[in-house]
Amino acid sequence: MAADLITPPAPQVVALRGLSKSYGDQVILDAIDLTVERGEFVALLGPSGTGKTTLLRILGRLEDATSGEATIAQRTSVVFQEPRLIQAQKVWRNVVLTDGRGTASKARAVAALDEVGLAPKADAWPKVLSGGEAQRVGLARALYRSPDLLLLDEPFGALDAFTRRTAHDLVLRLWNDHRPGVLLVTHDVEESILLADRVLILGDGHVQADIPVELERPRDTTSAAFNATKRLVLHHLGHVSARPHTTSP
Ligand SMILES: Nc1ncnc2c1ncn2[C@@H]1O[C@H](COP(=O)(O)OP(=O)(O)OP(=O)(O)O)[C@@H](O)[C@H]1O
Repeated sequence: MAADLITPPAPQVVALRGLSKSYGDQVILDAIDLTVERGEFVALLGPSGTGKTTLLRILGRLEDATSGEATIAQRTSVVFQEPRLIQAQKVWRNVVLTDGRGTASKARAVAALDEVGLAPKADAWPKVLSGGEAQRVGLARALYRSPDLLLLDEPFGALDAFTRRTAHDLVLRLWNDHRPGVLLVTHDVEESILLADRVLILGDGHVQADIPVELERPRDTTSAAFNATKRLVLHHLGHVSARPHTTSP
């Protein structure tokens, strides 16, 4: 008789319980509970100033929470809106920069660049890269660390529409090949539904909605199901406020 096959639960790469963050008397994040599993792609939407980047910076260990519990995967990479390349270093050197282990390997850097189609630029200087290429170097730098958690802070925001579409395809392919947990901060509702398994809406210090996107990939932005999800997300977004609350009476 065949044994029962039990799929073990995917390990969590983010587990937040009651996580709060204040600046002075301004409460930005107010007792957030959130889990992200390895292999899960989560998008974070919300009005400007609701604390999306603050949350991402806490997950990237670039910022401390004020209170609460946070368990975060050790191997975490962040990609920012601007690739932040060091102009005085060749492209491959920029890829190894975030490796804290002091074991810079050009071969591994070139392999990461190859994954984003930029192996031929390994020995180039950053100034010769287009905006889209520079952003791809940022992705290669993130991949170099083999992250269990990939944090994307509006990485497509500065790209033109065509380059952005290509970058979406690239990120989906990399996610599919490596299966990290992903948290993507974006302002773009369509982008969030195109890419994510779940769309979180942040507002007033809380996760106001957690909307599953149950659409087959590749997703068709013109389909009725896509547009129904888009209406749902917009509906939730229309009900959140960016108003930070204060601890003073
Ligand atoms: N270092 C800081 N000191 C004081 N206040 C800060 C600091 N960093 C962020 N804030 C405040 O925290 C709030 C949330 O900022 P955050 O950048 O996280 O929002 P966001 O949702 O990412 O906004 P946007 O969509 O405009 O990028 C804002 O009111 C901001 O002014």
